[in-house]
Amino acid sequence: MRLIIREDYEEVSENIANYIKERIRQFEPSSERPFVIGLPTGSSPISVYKKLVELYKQEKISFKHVVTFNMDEYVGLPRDHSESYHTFMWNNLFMHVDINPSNVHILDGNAPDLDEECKKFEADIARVGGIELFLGGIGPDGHIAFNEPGSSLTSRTRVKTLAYETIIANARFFEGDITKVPKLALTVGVATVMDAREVVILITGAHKAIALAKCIEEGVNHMWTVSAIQMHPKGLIVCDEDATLELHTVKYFKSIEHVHHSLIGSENLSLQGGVKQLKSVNNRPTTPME
Ligand SMILES: N[C@@H]1[C@@H](O)[C@H](O)[C@@H](COP(=O)(O)O)O[C@@H]1O
Repeated sequence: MRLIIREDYEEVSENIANYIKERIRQFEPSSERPFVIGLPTGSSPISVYKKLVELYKQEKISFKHVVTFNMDEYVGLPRDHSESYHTFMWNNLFMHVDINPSNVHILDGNAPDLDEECKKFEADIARVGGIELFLGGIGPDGHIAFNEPGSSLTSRTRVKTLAYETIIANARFFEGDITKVPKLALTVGVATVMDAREVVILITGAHKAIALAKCIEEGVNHMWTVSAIQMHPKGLIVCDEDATLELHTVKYFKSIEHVHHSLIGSENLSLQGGVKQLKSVNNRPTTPME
């Protein structure tokens, strides 16, 4: 697992957006072989989405052959509610780019049979050959998607009761009124995320510093579900300086990045390009993700 530390939220977002752009470009997606990406909601990815839209407008990226799967959706909230994750994704990304609406997959929190809806979602992911890259954020308690503390690390897409902390945290989107926050959600499982061939997690802000430390400096633990990334063969966390407040290993991760830069000779390549773009070192292909 790699940890990339950037100055602030804007720099983190810029790096992740550029990384996604490069991954899609190098993949050379087509209608037969689309690039499949898992996407989050929340305030963390907003700037990444803005930058992806800018890159699209500059004709540096196309979503024509991109298939998306969103992490989660509230149960019982009308699809066109201003705070539904459907609305969020269309407003922040999909309506601004050339994505084919039939390539967008967002769980239906109003489906007549919610368990069936979750099974279908997993089947849809399998049908397109799995997820190439899953982008995620985390809650201050280290949860990924809506996999609250205590969720099984082998969990799959399912109905989930939200933790009180998450309801409080999300009340900011519902006029600060916790009674308006849905108490149930459909969410991909920890294993659904970890099955992706690559996992990129965005963590910013001092309020997530404890979660970051628990997730990368302590053991894999179902109480901090994003810690499962430790077991992933290609995991990357990009965080800002504020989120590192509780870490003891900042120097270690920065030194790794420093050596990495000296090998590939470019600051930007630290996040760009993955395997193909990097020059080989001693005739051996280098990967930025190990
Ligand atoms: N289900 C979402 C998560 O996917 C998200 O990571 C988290 C953090 O949100 P924010 O980015 O606003 O801090 O909020 C919710 O719980």
